Formats: sequence, C-alpha cells, structure tokens
Amino acid sequence: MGKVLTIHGGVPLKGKVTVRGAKNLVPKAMVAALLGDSPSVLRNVPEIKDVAVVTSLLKIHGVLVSKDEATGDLTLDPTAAKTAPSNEIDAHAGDSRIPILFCGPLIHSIGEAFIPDLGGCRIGDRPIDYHLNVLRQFGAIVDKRPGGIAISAPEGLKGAKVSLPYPSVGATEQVLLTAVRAAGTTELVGAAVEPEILDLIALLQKMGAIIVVQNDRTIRIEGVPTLKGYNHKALPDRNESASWASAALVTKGDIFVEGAVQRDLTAFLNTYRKIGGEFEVTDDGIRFFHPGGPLNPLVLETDVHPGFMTDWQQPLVVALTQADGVSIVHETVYENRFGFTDALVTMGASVQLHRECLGAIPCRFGQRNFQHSAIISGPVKLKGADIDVPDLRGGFSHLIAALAAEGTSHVTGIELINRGYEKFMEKLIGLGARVELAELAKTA
Ligand SMILES: CC(=O)N[C@H]1[C@@H](OP(=O)(O)OP(=O)(O)OC[C@H]2O[C@@H](n3ccc(=O)[nH]c3=O)[C@H](O)[C@@H]2O)O[C@H](CO)[C@@H](O)[C@@H]1O
Ligand SMILES: C=C(OP(=O)(O)O)C(=O)O
Repeated sequence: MGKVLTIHGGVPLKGKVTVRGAKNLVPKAMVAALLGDSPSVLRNVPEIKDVAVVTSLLKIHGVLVSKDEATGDLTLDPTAAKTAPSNEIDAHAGDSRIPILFCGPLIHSIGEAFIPDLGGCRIGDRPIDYHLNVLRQFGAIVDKRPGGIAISAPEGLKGAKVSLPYPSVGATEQVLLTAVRAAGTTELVGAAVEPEILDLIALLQKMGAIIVVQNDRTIRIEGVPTLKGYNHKALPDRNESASWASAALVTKGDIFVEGAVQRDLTAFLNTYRKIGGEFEVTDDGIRFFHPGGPLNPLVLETDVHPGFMTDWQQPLVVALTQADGVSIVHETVYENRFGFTDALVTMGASVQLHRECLGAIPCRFGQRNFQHSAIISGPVKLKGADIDVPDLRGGFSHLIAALAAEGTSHVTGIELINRGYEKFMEKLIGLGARVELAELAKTA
C-alpha cells in the first residue's frame, strides 16, 4: 500500500540538512568492489533505494556486504563471488540503472553476467546501445534474452580503442570498470568527466588501476591482472545539494547544506547567483538563501559536465516560475525531461514546451519530435494540488512547489524520492515544513 504526503504550503524552509555520498557514485563504487581480490570499505554511504538494490544484487552474487550500524560504512567482501540464481536476479528487473555496470566486474570475477532489464527514471528511451557496443569491442558476447541480457567473454576481455558518440556517464563507467582488468591498453575517446566519474577513477586507482584522464575527453587505461580492495569516502551528492538550494529559493527560505562542495557545483552556483539566489561557502558546506526582492529570469541549457547538470534542472524550473519575466530552458541531455512541468501548470505555473532547440547550439533532439525546450513566465502564485510523483527530480520539484504554494497538496508516489534523497521526510520536518504522511486509503 502506498503513502500519501499532505503538504501545507507557504512555509519558508529554514535550517540545516546534511548531504552524504552521491547517488551517482556510491552504487557504482559498490560494484567496483567486485573487481578486488580483498574486501573494500566504502564510507559516507547514504540510505537510499539504489544502495539497497545494489547491496541485494551483490549479495545474491556471493559478495558479503556488512554495514557498521554506528557509522553506516559498508564492507564489501567479493572473495566468494559466484553465479547468482536467475530467479533472484529477475526479481530486480526495473529497480535501477546500476545493474548494467555489473557486466565487466562480473565477467572478470566469475566469467559471466546476467543483467536484468533496467529501471531508473522514465525521462526518455534511455537505450544501452553504447554499453553493449563497447562491451563487444572488449570481446564480450552479448545475448539478449527475455528479462535481461546474458554476457560472457570466452576469450577473456581485451583492451580496445573505443569512442562514444556522446559523453555518456554510464557508458564511460562501463569502459572504466571493464578496462581496468582487461588485457592490454584501452583508449576511450569522448568520455564523460563528471565529478562522480573522477571519484570512481580515484577509487579504482586505490585498488591498483592505472588510468590517465586527458583534458580532451580521452581516458587511457592500462589493464592489470589483479586489483585489491579499496578504502574510500564517497564524494557528497551535488545533485541533492542543488535540490535543497532550489528549495531555499522557491520557499523564500535559508538552508545550510552540510557536505555541499563548491568545486562540484560551479555551474549551478553561477546560475543560482544570476537568478538572484545568494550563497555563502564554508569549509563544511554551503548556505543557500533567498535575499528578498524579485528573482531574475534567465536562459539556461543543460549539458554534460562542466555544464549545467540535467538533474539540477527540475527544482530550478520551479524557482523560475517565481522569477520576474520570461525564462528559457533547453534540455540537451535527455529528450523527454519536461513531463514534470504538467503538474506545475496544474499548480498555476506558466510553462510552454517546444520541440525546437531554444538554445545557443542545436542539440541531438532538434530535428526530432521531442518537447525539450521550455518557456517559463513568472512570477505566478502557485496553489496546492493533488500530484503523483513521476520520477526522482521531477518529484522533488513537485514537493518544493507544494511547499511554496498557497493551500494544501496531496502527493502520492513519494517512494520514488527515496531513490536519491536520504531521509527526505526527516529533513523536510527539520526545516520546518508542515507535512504529514499517511497510508493511502483503500479504494473499493
Ligand atoms: C545513476 C546515474 O549516474 N545516473 C545519472 C547518469 O545517468 P546515465 O549514465 O544513464 O546517463 P548517460 O550519461 O548515459 O545518458 C546521457 C544521454 O546519452 C544517451 N545514451 C546513453 C547510453 C547509451 O547506451 N545510449 C544512449 O543513447 C541517453 O539516452 C541520454 O540521452 O548520468 C545522467 C547524465 O548526467 C544523469 O542524469 C543521471 O542522474
Ligand atoms: C536520472 C536520474 O537517475 P537515474 O539515472 O538513476 O535514473 C537522476 O538522478 O536524476
């Protein structure tokens, strides 16, 4: 039975939240533990759904995963890794996008992999063609089956010269996790270089990997036959930090985000400043606040790092509904990431979607039928509504819109928020939000 969250809007969020390890690094670091011949220790691990899914997948593959209840640190011992029963793997189909990254590590440790159909946010087609192409170039045989894909490498995995048509985060990680123990050298051209990828590289280097990152999106990896376990503190979640920053702006509040790191948020902070939000950087985190007065509209394009991250877009769009004038947002990473704006329109926002590229550079989606540009006019008074959460970031944007709105909102599907926001209910209550969680009433 699901839950319904009742939100009484109009309360500025004020106080402190703590952000721990990044959703977009921690589960991948857990997968990397499979590559070691001794246990790894991962610190700063958040309690989020994707961590639970990967813990379960590792366990059914024979990896011992134990958690220090006092610190939350995970110890991952891969020394008894084994083939998992297919029914137990099937049970995880649709849970997250991380299983595809098990390919290389499982082939290196047990010689084969069965990967269940992927889940993750429904923000477009989200194909895995880049992943499968690079795996084939390493010598893997990919066999699509009902419920997932079977992958093996009878001749072993061998380093290759590979290039990505677009700097995909996941496909770059696929190459890294496969190449570090493949025979010979790998050259990856067109790599993504998000901070979470650089943190994964740091952790792999601790394990004994040899990886060179050039400043032209080329990564060179010299394969080594064995790796050892790592001890690593995960970098903090910059996407959660940016979400709370937008929550401060939208609700006219003041939030200190402990753990927010300026270096990983440069593009976000520039935009935050231009829109009229203020922030103060300290050694422990960043204070984000609304200084009073009107917010400024702006023109924004999402992009791969070091650009403005696509996962920051949705909460910031809510802030743009409060800006004084017309803003334009061009989403260039995913073809279908504005679905969440329907609910904002129901709440009173003025958002028009367009198929054209309303940005400086035409993107991959321009001549196709995707509504990937948004025109947002403000300021508008948001009013409470009944909302069903569509995906992680879209859902968070609905929460903060409801928190700023006049009146009461009822939000269902909030379980999706647990994929990337640790203890978000506790955090909201700690910031003064007037929220109540109840079981969804049974309908006849
Ligand atoms: C768990 C995780 O880390 N998720 C993040 C990761 O997702 P993820 O790794 O899935 O995103 P990618 O960077 O791979 O996707 C970028 C673009 O490439 C396309 N593509 C990707 C792979 C492929 O085989 N074929 C293909 O066409 C995608 O459809 C998308 O249009 O990076 C995204 C972009 O920063 C973030 O929004 C997600 O939060
Ligand atoms: C798109 C996201 O996540 P995932 O890739 O895990 O679906 C996200 O974190 O906003």
